Amino acid sequence: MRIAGRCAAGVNGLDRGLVVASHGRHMLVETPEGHRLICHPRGKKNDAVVGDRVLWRRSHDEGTVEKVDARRNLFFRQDEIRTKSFAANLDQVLVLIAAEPEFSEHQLARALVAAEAERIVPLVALNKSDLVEPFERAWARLLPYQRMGYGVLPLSLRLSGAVDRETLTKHLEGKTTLVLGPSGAGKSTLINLLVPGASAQTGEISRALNSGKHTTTTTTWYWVDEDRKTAVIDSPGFQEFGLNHIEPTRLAECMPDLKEHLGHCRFYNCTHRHEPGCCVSGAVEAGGIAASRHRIYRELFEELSQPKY
Ligand SMILES: Nc1nc2c(ncn2[C@@H]2O[C@H](COP(=O)(O)OP(=O)(O)OP(=O)(O)O)[C@@H](O)[C@H]2O)c(=O)[nH]1
Ligand SMILES: [Zn+2]
Repeated sequence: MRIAGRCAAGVNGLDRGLVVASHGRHMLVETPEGHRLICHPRGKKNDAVVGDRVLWRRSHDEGTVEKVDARRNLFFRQDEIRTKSFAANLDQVLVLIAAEPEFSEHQLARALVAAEAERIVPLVALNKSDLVEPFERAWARLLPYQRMGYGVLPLSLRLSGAVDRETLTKHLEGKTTLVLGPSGAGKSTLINLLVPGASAQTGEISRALNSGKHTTTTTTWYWVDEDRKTAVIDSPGFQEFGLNHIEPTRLAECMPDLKEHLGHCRFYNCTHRHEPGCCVSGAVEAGGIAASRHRIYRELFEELSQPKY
């Protein structure tokens, strides 16, 4: 990786760039030629996130971001107080879970809802297929997700890395994919498999952005191929997935298995929780929607209906 270094100046002293990491008020911007330099935002607020296309101006060895291009999408989570952006301009979100530790379906559902709300294609991967029995159980819990049309990939990253790399490459090729997952599922293993030397790169980036103080985990963009067409973004923060930015009445539309049954309930403003003549509840009883999914929907609906401060 090349941090800083000279590159051709653009029109009016402004150059194009891609935000590849950010930490506090510092960000790392990559030029079209592949040089990387530390940039600061122009104003007080730092609005740029990883994946943003920006216009920046050189000042000494560093740069100032003057403008952030309009975004295709912005993947973020929001709790009562804070909005935390993961990344912008994504093609896909890959949620990596594993046979062990047992994954939380609630957490998985939250990440998928957040992706749907921004119209980003979700993909699920279940790692550790070598742990046969827990894997079978976990796989069975994912059947409703397969049925609703999500890609679910079985992986064994530690034992069959070469095969998994091929499978993953097919799904990631030419795209920008944000990788999310609970701790211990194998996210570092996956990133290092796709991007040899990723850990070393992360350390270098953290030190550069953090003025060498200490290393922290930040959202980081990696190129998978030399042509810089396929990218994966490694991001922490799967555990606390606030969805406060989503209106409860929009929730069912962000859950494909529920969405399929919308539009025919007896009441036009049906909340699909307990009303008579509800087609969603009807589908749950008939086995078309998994009971676990309806439970998650009701819990999320209650949560999102709480008064906002
Ligand atoms: N049995 C088995 N273990 C695996 C597999 N892939 C990864 N692991 C192990 O799972 C553990 C967690 O893997 P990591 O890649 O560190 O997981 P992570 O998601 O980055 O976890 P954090 O660093 O806590 O965020 C490690 O001990 C890996 O060796 C697999 O296919 N099978
Ligand atoms: Zn209904």
